[in-house]
Amino acid sequence: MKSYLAAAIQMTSVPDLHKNLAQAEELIDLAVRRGAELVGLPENFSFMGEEQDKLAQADAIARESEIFIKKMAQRYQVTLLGGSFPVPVNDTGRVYNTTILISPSGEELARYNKVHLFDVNVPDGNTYRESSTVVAGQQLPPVHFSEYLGNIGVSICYDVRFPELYRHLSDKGTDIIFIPAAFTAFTGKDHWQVLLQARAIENTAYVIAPAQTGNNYGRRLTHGHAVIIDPWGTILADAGDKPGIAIAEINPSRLEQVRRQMPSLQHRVFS
Ligand SMILES: O=C(O)CNC(=O)[C@H](CS)NC(=O)CCC(=O)C(=O)O
Repeated sequence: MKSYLAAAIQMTSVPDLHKNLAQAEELIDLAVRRGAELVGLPENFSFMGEEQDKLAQADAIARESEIFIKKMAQRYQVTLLGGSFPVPVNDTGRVYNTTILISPSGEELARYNKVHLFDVNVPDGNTYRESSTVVAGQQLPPVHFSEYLGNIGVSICYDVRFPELYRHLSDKGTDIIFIPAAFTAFTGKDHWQVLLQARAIENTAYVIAPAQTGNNYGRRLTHGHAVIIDPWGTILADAGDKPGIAIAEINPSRLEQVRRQMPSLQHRVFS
């Protein structure tokens, strides 16, 4: 593993596939011009909208999102996480909420269907029933083992509240955890940063968390603050609340240093 720059992209995706792909490309271009070699897009980067609109367009969103991610990874010669996008599940009328990690040659390195679905009545009065349109993934997320970039584990948004998933990634040797999200503004203000820092600290791993921000559609407000966090829990970069990027160094000596200074993974009793 070498030292390199990673970027977490922050977008305001709207109910317009092509507009979102154009916004995503601009930000990938910016990240690459600043030197990033590993880049992540947020959850639902290619479409944020009413559940029924998303379902109606799911075939096109799935097809074009996947082509787009592969094309961008090759065009910009980066390893790219396609935060998440809907992928129709045969005969269910529903979709998986899927993320894919693509190499600079356009090869699929990892694929994961979101396991924990956001079925929550948020105290601000908004109700989320992700399971009405999404089929829950049935498998733990994969880790991509890379000699150059480190071992990369993936997850999606609401998963961040389930530490057992990250302990699994950590057991598999994860150095860098992706958590692309579309956190609600209401839960985000109190929980987002704390949860992300906890996952970084308890697993002594880097966390890269691309995010949605602002008013995506209707009354849907997302929290923003795409961040990159080091294995000590320090926020290395924060994208604020406007579309943009958080960019920071992923450094193997820092990783080794923190794992030496705080060897908590070696002191586990219940495993
Ligand atoms: O809403 C959409 O349009 C698209 N879907 C999402 O953004 C997903 C599923 S509803 N959002 C989350 O998982 C938020 C989790 C969260 O905010 C928390 O855990 O507090």
